[in-house]
Amino acid sequence: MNRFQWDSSFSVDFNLQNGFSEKAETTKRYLSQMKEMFYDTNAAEKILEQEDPLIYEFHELGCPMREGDLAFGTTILYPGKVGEEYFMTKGHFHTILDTAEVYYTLDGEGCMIMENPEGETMEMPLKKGEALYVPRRYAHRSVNTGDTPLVMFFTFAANAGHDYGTIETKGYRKILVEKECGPVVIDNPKWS
Ligand SMILES: O=P(O)(O)OC[C@H]1O[C@H](O)[C@H](O)[C@@H](O)[C@@H]1O
Ligand SMILES: [Fe+2]
Repeated sequence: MNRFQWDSSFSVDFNLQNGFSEKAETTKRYLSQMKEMFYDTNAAEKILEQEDPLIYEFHELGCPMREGDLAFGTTILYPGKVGEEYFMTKGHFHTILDTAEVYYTLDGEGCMIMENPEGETMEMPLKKGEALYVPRRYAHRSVNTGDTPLVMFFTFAANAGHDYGTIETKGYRKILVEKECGPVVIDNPKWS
C-alpha cells in the first residue's frame, strides 16, 4: 500500500526511544514463525508450550520497489533468549546482492552478524547513537544482547528485495550466545 507520494517530499514521525511511528505499517514476528532458526530447537519448543513471545517488529512505509527510491523504517528487537541464543531477526541477503544498508541504533545494545556468499563473516556492535554500514553482498541479522529493546532505524535501496531462502535453509555460519563472560560469537552447530 502506498500511503506516501514517493515523487514528492514528506516527513514521518519516529519515536527516538521506542521506534514507533503513527504513519508506518507494522509487521510482527513471533517465535512460532522462526523457531527453526534458533539452534536449540528444544528450548524453542519448551517456550512455545507456555507462550509465543514477540521477537521483533518492524515499521515500514510501503515504499515502491523502484530503482532510485530509498526504503526506510525502524526495527524493534525485544530482549530475550532461546536457550543460550539471544533474540534476533531472521536476517536476509538482498535479492540484488550489490546493495548496501545503513542502520542507526536509536536505543539498546546488540550486534549485527553478517556473512557473504563466499562464507566471509563479520560481527559489529550495535550501539546507541552509532550508525552501522552493512556493505553490499552481506546478509545481515541483528541480535539483541541487552535487556531492553534494541531500536534501529534503517534505510536501503527500495528495489533491493529480501532473499530469506538461503538463510532460512542453511542458517548463519555464526551465532551469538550468552556465556558466563557475556555475549560470545560461536560457530553455528546447525550450519550445513
Ligand atoms: O527482514 P528481517 O530479517 O525479518 O528484518 C526485518 C526488517 O529489518 C531490517 O531493518 C530491514 O531493513 C528490513 O528491510 C527488514 O525487513
Ligand atoms: Fe536488508
